[in-house]
Amino acid sequence: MLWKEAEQFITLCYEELGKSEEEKNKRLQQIKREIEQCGTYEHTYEELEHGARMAWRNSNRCIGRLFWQTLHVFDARMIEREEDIAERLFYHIEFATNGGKIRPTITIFRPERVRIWNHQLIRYAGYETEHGTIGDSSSISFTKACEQLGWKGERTHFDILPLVIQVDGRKPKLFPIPKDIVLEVPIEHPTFSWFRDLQLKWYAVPIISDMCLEIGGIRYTAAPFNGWYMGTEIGARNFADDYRYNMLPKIASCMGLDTSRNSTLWKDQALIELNIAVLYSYKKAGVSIVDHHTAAQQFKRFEQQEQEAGRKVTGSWTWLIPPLSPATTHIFHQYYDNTIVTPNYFYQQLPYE
Ligand code: HEM
Ligand SMILES: N/C(=N/c1cccc(CO[C@@H]2CCNC2)c1)c1cccs1
Repeated sequence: MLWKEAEQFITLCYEELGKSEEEKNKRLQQIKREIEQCGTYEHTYEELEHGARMAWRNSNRCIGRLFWQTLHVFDARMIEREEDIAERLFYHIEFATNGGKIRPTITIFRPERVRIWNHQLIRYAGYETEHGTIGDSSSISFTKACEQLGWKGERTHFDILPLVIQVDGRKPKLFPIPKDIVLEVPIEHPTFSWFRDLQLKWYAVPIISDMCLEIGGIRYTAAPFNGWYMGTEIGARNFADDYRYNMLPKIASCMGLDTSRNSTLWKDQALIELNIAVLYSYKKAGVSIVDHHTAAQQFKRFEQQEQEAGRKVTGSWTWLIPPLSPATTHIFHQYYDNTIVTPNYFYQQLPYE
């Protein structure tokens, strides 16, 4: 089984990298021997780099795939200790942040033996209290796991969670993230001066750290990757969902809207101004972000580019359409084949709960 997946990956990867038949066959013989002797095989850096980029290209739910060939790939497979893994993750945060000019980056640790318990390297804690939720409700269960491991949050709405790193199934180790490497953006509105009084902020760089990168049958269970945000993720979901930061009623009342009935569309008006504020604030702070219209246009270019490359595009319509004004994008009006192709990024079993 592993040989079949390796053969399929190497064949496609070497073709895309413009390598000769003999080079490919030589490499396949080498891998065949390695699998016979050790039961597994090791990727070259080039195979790892191109495999991680192919996996982004194959991510059906991702609207940002136009830039798949620009992914920065760091090879951290030689790193063994939790302390050294934490150092690499701090470096990833700094390199990717780049003062706000975000660089799409992935750091790949050794296959199978490392788990990062965080969903994203930088994320806010969530606490359930009898008076309601403090912080990000999506983080409640992971925050509990951190507290069971000895972490204590300050219980503000924006506590940055520690890194939780587990090697070879041992007790995981906690590493608070140095505040000076975490870039955050205060949210204000171009014309509503009261907006800053809501005291909203969000972190600059989304770094997904709980997915498994699968390349040619090898599973990289710790391979955190980042891009930049699309504004709606923050403005139409994180701040807007009534089970997240639930800001729409407050914004609507500050705007003086009639919230007594749905048909005044007060929620929609508040939503638009919140999304305008997010885009305005990231731009003002010099932090990379993309609006959903531009992102959809870039995705259209990706579809054309793949067509020209002779590859079929696969996609998940329900995830690709933005949560705000979806029908204003071409994506809404088109069919997408949701076939799963590898290399790719996959969910994996939660190591806690
Ligand atoms: C460069 C800017 C990027 C933008 C603007 C972008 C945008 C997005 C958005 C909006 C989603 C949906 C997220 C949600 O609804 O919660 C998504 C999903 C996804 N993206 Fe991208 N992305 C970018 C880069 C990347 C990179 C660098 C990778 C990996 C190397 C990646 C892999 C994925 C994957 C695997 C998903 C699906 C996640 C899941 O199933 O939960 N994206 N992307
Ligand atoms: N802009 C982004 N957005 C996301 C990409 C992938 C996943 C997520 C978060 O997904 C959560 C799980 C399902 N919805 C929220 C957000 C990126 C993160 C890392 C690279 S690009």
